[in-house]
Amino acid sequence: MIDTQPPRGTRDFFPEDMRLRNWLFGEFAAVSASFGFEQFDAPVLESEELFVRKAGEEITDQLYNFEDKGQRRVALRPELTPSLARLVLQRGKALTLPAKWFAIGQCWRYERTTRGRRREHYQWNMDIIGVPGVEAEAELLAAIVALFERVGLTKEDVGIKVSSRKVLQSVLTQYGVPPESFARVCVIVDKLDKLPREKVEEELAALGVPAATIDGVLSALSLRSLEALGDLVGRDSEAVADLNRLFELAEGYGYKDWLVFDPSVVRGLAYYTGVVFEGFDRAGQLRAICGGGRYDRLLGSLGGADSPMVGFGFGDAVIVELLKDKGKLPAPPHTVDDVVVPLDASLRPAAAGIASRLRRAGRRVDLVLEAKKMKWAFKHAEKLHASRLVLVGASEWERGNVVVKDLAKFEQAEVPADSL
Ligand SMILES: CC(=O)Nc1cnc2ccccc2c1
Repeated sequence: MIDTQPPRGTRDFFPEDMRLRNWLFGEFAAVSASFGFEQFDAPVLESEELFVRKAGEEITDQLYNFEDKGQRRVALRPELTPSLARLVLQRGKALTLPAKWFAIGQCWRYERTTRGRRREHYQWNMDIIGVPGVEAEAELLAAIVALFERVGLTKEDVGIKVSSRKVLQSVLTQYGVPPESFARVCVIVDKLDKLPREKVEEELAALGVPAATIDGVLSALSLRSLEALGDLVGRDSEAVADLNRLFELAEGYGYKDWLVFDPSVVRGLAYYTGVVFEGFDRAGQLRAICGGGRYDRLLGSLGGADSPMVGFGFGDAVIVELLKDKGKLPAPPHTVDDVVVPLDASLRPAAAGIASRLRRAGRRVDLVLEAKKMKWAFKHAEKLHASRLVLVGASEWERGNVVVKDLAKFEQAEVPADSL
């Protein structure tokens, strides 16, 4: 027999898993719709060049790339943002700005299985193209809060850490670190909460960032208030202005209490240039729930003309773990409206006709396909959480009737078949 397990690091979705996934993706899509976003998608297989970045990111180190039968270098997408950038470049001047696009797509990584981590997950992305001001970030943060509220999480359960890479940029500039090292320094500094400090210092030193600079960077990242940040980088710094404006907008939306200013948030993607943020569980048990930020120079890095862009990715794994921990994970049942049962083989065409009519009327109908006893039909209808059991019996059918059992009200009636 073949191996019935899915490939290493991947998951199967049995019906009960699919019902949960459809519920979660339904919440993602509902929030996107309520914010007026349009859905896009792109192939899970992309040219490798779309993801080749030389900043030492984990996401590109673990690219699921290979050479196809046409000797083309291709990769399974590790994230959706570069594909979005490709579509924006492809549409060019014809793209009406601002554009607000969302996607829900499977993303891949090739990890040495030593860590036994998953190699795929589904990500919900929302991105705003063409808005340079932090009003765009404020709108995306509102969408994340809306999702949390829809799935039953409160600001006591989760929060969103917010900062700006402009903080790091101003510190590094003060210490004379060249701008071209900026992305790589961010990728390394992002590892601070995953690696011991000396490891991070080693990696920074390897980039030629002297120890004194590292102390300066680390002291900036340990600040805990916008005022203190202002004292360090100057009241008129762009980072401070952006973040003050962002918190003012958050007040307007009513979600300010969900936000935490935390300059230690840098995120691990090389292309972020401004505000960055990540959703976290306040109990501190889990990895980031979602993350995102501004990336105004991604199009330029792909050879196109820059346009301001900001977005986030929201994975399908951590949120489910969190809802499980909180006892808030729904278990959507398999439900139909009607179970139709012919009580003998000669009535099967009649039963099929009744099922068709009910289906055309929008009912979800399970038509029993084999000769079954009444007892079985009852149990079957209960398993399917059906509202009605429709029995097609010879004597009633002679009068053009069927027997309908209302399984909620425990009532039964003989009614004309075409009255259902
Ligand atoms: C918790 C989890 O499954 N993370 C995950 C799983 N697969 C990925 C695949 C690509 C990029 C990031 C990924 C992240």
